Amino acid sequence: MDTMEAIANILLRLCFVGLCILGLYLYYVVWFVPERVRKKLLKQGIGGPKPSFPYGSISEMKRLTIMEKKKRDSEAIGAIKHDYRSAVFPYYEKWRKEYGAVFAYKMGRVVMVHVSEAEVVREICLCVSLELGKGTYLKKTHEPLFGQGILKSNGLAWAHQRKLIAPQFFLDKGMVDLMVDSTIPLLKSWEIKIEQNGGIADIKIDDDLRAYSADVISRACFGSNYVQGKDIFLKLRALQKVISKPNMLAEITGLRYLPTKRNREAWRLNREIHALILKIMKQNGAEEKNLLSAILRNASMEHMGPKEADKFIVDNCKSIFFAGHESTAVTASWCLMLLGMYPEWQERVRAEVHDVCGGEPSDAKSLQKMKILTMVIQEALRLYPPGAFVSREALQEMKLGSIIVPKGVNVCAPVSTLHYDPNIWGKDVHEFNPERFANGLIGACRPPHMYLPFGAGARTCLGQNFAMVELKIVLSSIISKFTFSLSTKYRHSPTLRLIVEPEDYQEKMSENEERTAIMDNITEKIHEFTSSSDSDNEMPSTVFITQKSLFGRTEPVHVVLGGGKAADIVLWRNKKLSGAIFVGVTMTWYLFEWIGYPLITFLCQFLMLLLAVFFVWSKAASLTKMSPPNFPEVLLSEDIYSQVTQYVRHEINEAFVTFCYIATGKDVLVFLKVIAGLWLLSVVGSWSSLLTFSYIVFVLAFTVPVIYETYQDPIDSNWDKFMDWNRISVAIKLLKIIRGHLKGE
Ligand code: HEM
Repeated sequence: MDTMEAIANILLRLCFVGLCILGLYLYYVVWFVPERVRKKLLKQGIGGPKPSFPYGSISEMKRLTIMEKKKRDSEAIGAIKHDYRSAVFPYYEKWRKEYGAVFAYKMGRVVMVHVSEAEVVREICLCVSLELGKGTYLKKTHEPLFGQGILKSNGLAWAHQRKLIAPQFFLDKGMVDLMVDSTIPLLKSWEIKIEQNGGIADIKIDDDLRAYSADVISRACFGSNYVQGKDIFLKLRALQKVISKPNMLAEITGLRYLPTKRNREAWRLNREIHALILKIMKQNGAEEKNLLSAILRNASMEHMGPKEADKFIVDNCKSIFFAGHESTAVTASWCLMLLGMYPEWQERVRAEVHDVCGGEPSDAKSLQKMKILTMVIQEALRLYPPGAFVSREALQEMKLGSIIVPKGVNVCAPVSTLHYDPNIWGKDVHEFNPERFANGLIGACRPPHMYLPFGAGARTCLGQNFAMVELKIVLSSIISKFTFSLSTKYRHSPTLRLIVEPEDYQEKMSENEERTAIMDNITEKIHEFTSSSDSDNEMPSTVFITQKSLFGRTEPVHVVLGGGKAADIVLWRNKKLSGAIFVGVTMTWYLFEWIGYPLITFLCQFLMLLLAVFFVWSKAASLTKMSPPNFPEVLLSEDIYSQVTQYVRHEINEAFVTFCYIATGKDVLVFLKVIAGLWLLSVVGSWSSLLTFSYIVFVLAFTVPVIYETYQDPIDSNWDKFMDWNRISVAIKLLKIIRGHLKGE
């Protein structure tokens, strides 16, 4: 007994030491290392807001955004101001005034350097080193949207993908024709709407423009299967909305694995997008000349395993979809908003389109002659660049201009700040003046690398020519058919949803030639779209079932378990993570159950240790030069609070309804099954404590599904035989018991 106690004591101490080491490690990673990096920057004269533990400046950013929103809400709606920086990024404006053109701040454990100084921006543009890559910050949050595709990958993996994808953006006549074709349903639908409204109509244009650019990129990428490609866009857009809020807690703690409402929605959409892309891929013939086929050919040449090849294809399709779709549609919206506001420019563009095309649809030659329209697009991209930042992460310590950038630091050039700098653009920087681009970029902007709507350097936008042609085609087609102005319902409220886009957008449109308008289809078209995608979700068109599965299951075990990370863990897809969870839970169970260490005692002793450490630290700080502990500002977000309460409320209501249903005996069989189940639980429960019982459930969850998945075929084929045999043996046992009773045994 004494030996047992001694062992228990040693284990207890080991656990304490383990916990302390874990706490110190987290402190080291989350706070100590980034602070050391920040201090390196401080030594170079790069100041910035003082971060708080552990989220850095995030609370301050949230506070300033809320304050700004309240201020704007209380203000009367005035004239439209193009410069949206103080509304969308109030914190950067404040810090830039306080700390200058180059300052550092912390987002969680990521150190960011905000740079609007020409020399450093130039260095970013000129740098071709693979050691300056895309930020790995928020990579985990954005993983479902971009995966490891070209947009977010780094190093050789990125260089390889860029080499493969770039040639696909060569614009030939076929590409221009398909863009012109895609304008037809858009124009038709607006004509219908206008006609139905007696010659003039308020049209909400942003979704229509998204549908147009989805159509274009879908045809370019998927060739003959473009209609199915559109479903993917709708789902990607939904996914973007679900994950556009950065989840810092999830980034640091890995809580993104928790099945929260948001995570479950993101996982579901991601699964559906994955399946749709692979479905199109399988339908596409290898001879098809489109982007998807090129990626497919590459994947097969690389001799990748099937899973790896699938991921390669899906991630790149998603990257191209996102890159090619959103920003072009949003730019078209901003262009139309500006042309609606400035009728004189609308007229100039209309006259030019008329001169160049003479009533015919645009072609490659006529597009080249549209100088005024090009100027308008360039000016719209200056005032409303969809990409708010050009950002890079130093994958190794490196020098940019006069700054030594430590490894892991993210350098961000704020595009809108550069585009609104009066020293570069002149006094009329806040005005819409396409004339400044009359002599090209060199004439408009000095130095020219300060104009960054398509990014810079080695990672500059691959699709910029594609986008410019697409924009010219859609704008020239609209302008030659309609005259338009801003609707009175329009509220100017640029919003950041990964890219800067109009929050709400309406145009008042009428047809050019005083003709009363024709017919509509656009709302119906969108409904068609949604319903077709929904029906696809409910039932895939082809289901192959080779043999009867357990409990009539038709989907893979992974899907049955809810898919996503939770299913990955239970099925040991990531052996290290599942192993760590398994060992962690086993150790916890062993600590509390076997050694009999009471939970309350453990919690109290842990808190005592924590308080003592902070107490000593604070006292030591007041006596020495050491900085005192920086306690986090804990703010429970309203979102999380309302999500949790809604979830709990829903579950309680469901439980009550189920209880009433069973108790009123509406289904006697269910009633009997529940009673039998509860009796079984009560018997099993009496064998062990709640903790051990929960542990047994945990062990079953971590073993049964993975064993079943591994030996699925023999289990499925022999299950029925086993059940039959089992039924017979149970019947024999029952008969024996009855016979025993009858004999009075
Ligand atoms: C007006 C429309 C567009 C804008 C404003 C835009 C803007 C951008 C920006 C700012 C970047 C990041 C550049 C950097 O970090 O330096 C980028 C990258 C990219 N864009 Fe675009 N883009 C547009 C349209 C398109 C289109 C239509 C496609 C393809 C069909 C496309 C494909 C890409 C790709 C593949 C990248 C990643 C390049 C890489 O990392 O190597 N973009 N774009």
